[in-house]
Amino acid sequence: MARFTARNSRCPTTCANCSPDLRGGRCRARHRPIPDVTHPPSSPRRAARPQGAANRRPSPPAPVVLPETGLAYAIARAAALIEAVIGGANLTEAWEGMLREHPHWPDATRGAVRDLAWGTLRDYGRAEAVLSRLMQKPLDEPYQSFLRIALHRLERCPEQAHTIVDQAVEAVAAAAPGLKGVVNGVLRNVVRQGEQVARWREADAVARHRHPQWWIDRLRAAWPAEWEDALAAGSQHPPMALRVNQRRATVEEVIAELDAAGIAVRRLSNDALLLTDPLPVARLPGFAEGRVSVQDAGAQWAARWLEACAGERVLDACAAPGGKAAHILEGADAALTALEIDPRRARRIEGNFARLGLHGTVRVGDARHPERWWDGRPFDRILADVPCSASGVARRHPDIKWLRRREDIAHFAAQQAGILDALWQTLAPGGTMLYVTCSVFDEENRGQMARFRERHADVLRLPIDGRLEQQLLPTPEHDGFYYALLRKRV
Ligand SMILES: C[S@@+](CC[C@H](N)C(=O)[O-])C[C@H]1O[C@@H](n2cnc3c(N)ncnc32)[C@H](O)[C@@H]1O
Repeated sequence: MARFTARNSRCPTTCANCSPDLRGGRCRARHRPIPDVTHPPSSPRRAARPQGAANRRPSPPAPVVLPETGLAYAIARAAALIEAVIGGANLTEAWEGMLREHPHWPDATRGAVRDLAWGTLRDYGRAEAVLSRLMQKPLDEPYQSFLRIALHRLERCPEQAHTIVDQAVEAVAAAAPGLKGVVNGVLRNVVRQGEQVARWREADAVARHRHPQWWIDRLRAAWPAEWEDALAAGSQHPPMALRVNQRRATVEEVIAELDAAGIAVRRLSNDALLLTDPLPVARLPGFAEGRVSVQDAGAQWAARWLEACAGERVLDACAAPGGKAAHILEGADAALTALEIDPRRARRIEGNFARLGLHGTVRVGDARHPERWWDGRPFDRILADVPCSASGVARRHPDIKWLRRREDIAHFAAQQAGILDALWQTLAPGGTMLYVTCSVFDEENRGQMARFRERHADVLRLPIDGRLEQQLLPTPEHDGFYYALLRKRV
């Protein structure tokens, strides 16, 4: 497995592949800028040699430009994203930076680059199990990622093997012609040795389960019966679910509207609507009008289990982008404060409230320091949807599997404990707090709650749907979440 560097480090170079967001820090990846191979469709495939060039020392080969709509181009751009992740960047931020640099990209190019980058990162360990046997030494980045992407694609679409190999070779030829032969050789070997390749993958636990070994070990220890299904579900393309804004429509009305638009959904027990096939938000009837929102079905338990009522003072302490806060307000005329530490993310809460026609107070502040934002009037209910390893949503953010280290979990747990202790002071006696993570690790969940009870004598655990706590592991229907409900003794 490739070694990855510090979390959130930023790439210092100003090469064409780095979004502005990725500049300015220390990149410990072996960085080899690849040229931006964009060109207008009418331009020649190779830049013309300048006049009189024959009399001078030969200059390095001019970069081959690739058509933006081709697979080779998508492979090169996806490899640049993976290189950024390997350097410690957040995939979503790297992607947003890339989109800002390429505002003209057609939907097909966006879709292809995104699918290749996300899919390859979701397939954690699959490429390494094969490449480590076929190559004595990995290529420098991003070229090793050209191979990872090609292997991912070959596994998913074996019938397109010829095109995939051809396009991967074309992509590397455009950026590093000297590597064309090795890329071609490795990929042809993979195609030729299909059955052997499958055996290598099967023999390697990391490749088989598509997660780092420490992650597999933790999950297996905590969930001996469920861990394999959870890892398998957590490696798939994520499901897409809708939440109905009950102030603007009923669930039945929305189902009928979707049906009329040819969009099939299944109604789950908490009224989340699971789409049979995910689709772009812009194609959702009722989205712009605030009748529906996109929210994972597992996240739609939060408002139900918090049970906020009209007139109550409610705090959503870690609120952006505001999905759960909006759900609470859709169901009750509560006096809700949505607190968020990141001002940029706080603006997204405001945008969501505006689209949905909801009224809440959005505040920028640190939940660990109530003295800076709290007016001293206790809250009746608190939603503590704390920052966490996000191990329950890794299929949506597959960079997590590459960037997280086993040691990070203790760091998150300490941060969560600080937030919980601070928030507890702001809860009214008799009030309830719903603790939520999108983690599957005990240290952030069950263990966190056990330690919290040890520190606070006035904590009473309340059952949720008949259980002491609810640990949702990833399934084809929903992401992984943890819920615990606490009451402050009077
Ligand atoms: C899991 S997300 C919340 C998701 C949100 N509840 C929703 O359903 O849309 C956690 C959020 O907490 C914010 N955050 C992290 N540390 C914080 C702190 N100390 N105080 C307040 N917000 C914090 C993060 O910026 C992030 O937006």
